[in-house]
Amino acid sequence: MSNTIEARGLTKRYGDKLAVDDLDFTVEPGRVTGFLGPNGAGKSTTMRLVLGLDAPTAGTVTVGGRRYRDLERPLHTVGALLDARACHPGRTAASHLLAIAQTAGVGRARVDEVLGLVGLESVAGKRAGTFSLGMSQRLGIAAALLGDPSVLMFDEPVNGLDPEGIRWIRTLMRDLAEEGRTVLVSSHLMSEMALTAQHLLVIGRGRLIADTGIEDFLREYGTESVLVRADELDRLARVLRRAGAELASETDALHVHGVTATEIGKLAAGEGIALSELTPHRGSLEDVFMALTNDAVEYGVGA
Ligand SMILES: Nc1ncnc2c1ncn2[C@@H]1O[C@H](COP(=O)(O)OP(=O)(O)OP(=O)(O)O)[C@@H](O)[C@H]1O
Repeated sequence: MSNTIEARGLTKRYGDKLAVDDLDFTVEPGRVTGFLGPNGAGKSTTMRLVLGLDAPTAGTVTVGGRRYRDLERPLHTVGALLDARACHPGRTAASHLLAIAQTAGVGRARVDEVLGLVGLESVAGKRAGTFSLGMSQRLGIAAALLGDPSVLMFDEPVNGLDPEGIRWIRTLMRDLAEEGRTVLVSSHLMSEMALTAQHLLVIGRGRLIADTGIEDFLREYGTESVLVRADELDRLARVLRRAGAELASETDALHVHGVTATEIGKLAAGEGIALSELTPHRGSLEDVFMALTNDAVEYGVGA
């Protein structure tokens, strides 16, 4: 595919620290791919390697089949938001974008266009140093979009944003993917990825843990429990234990693991026990992610 990101045996070592460990993945166009991992998992390093800002210790990563430094028109091929604050604070939003545009042969009209796309046209003449984090994120995204690239990467774009800003970024990512672009967005929050991404690359300690659709990910790793209420709770507990269930009791309910809601219903009916509630409960996305990356957490999620 012309606009995929492909990593093969991608490895980056800093001294004796293995930041990225033998990664193999392909990021496909037409969908938002979430790059998910706890802090320190190697997400930013991987993105820096894609952009040629750092050289791999081993392996390769290509965009559209080429290494970044071999791209003829890099800004037209891949756009990225890595660090929203990485712009000259004394420059206005427009002059910041114009400076980047000029290095890539992009005209002034496109600068105005991307300012409009990210909703910054009214502050185009304001200095970037006066911008809130949300405005800086928008400016960073405008810069990424300047060359109208078919591949986009965003490193933790919703960090520090208010709910309106978060919704805006989610919609933008989806729209960009629907236009057929390749969109890779990193996050340490599974719940955020569930709302934004259709596909997931999960990493922990530099290693790939999962490369899967969101739904498949949950099906494979999700834990299910069932909340059950009945008048004859003690008798029901004995029946369920005999059937191999694991139980956690509350005063008026049981949390059942190891048997499905359907099986519980049948067992209860067979014993003539009337149920007043039978609610399957899938572990939250964050629970699944935490369990999966547990031994891969370096600094602790959210640290
Ligand atoms: N320039 C560097 N020199 C030494 N170690 C580094 C360097 N850059 C990253 N690391 C280390 O590599 C590991 C991966 O860092 P990276 O920033 O890629 O993780 P991340 O998943 O993006 O996490 P975060 O969201 O916290 O940035 C960390 O242990 C980090 O300390």
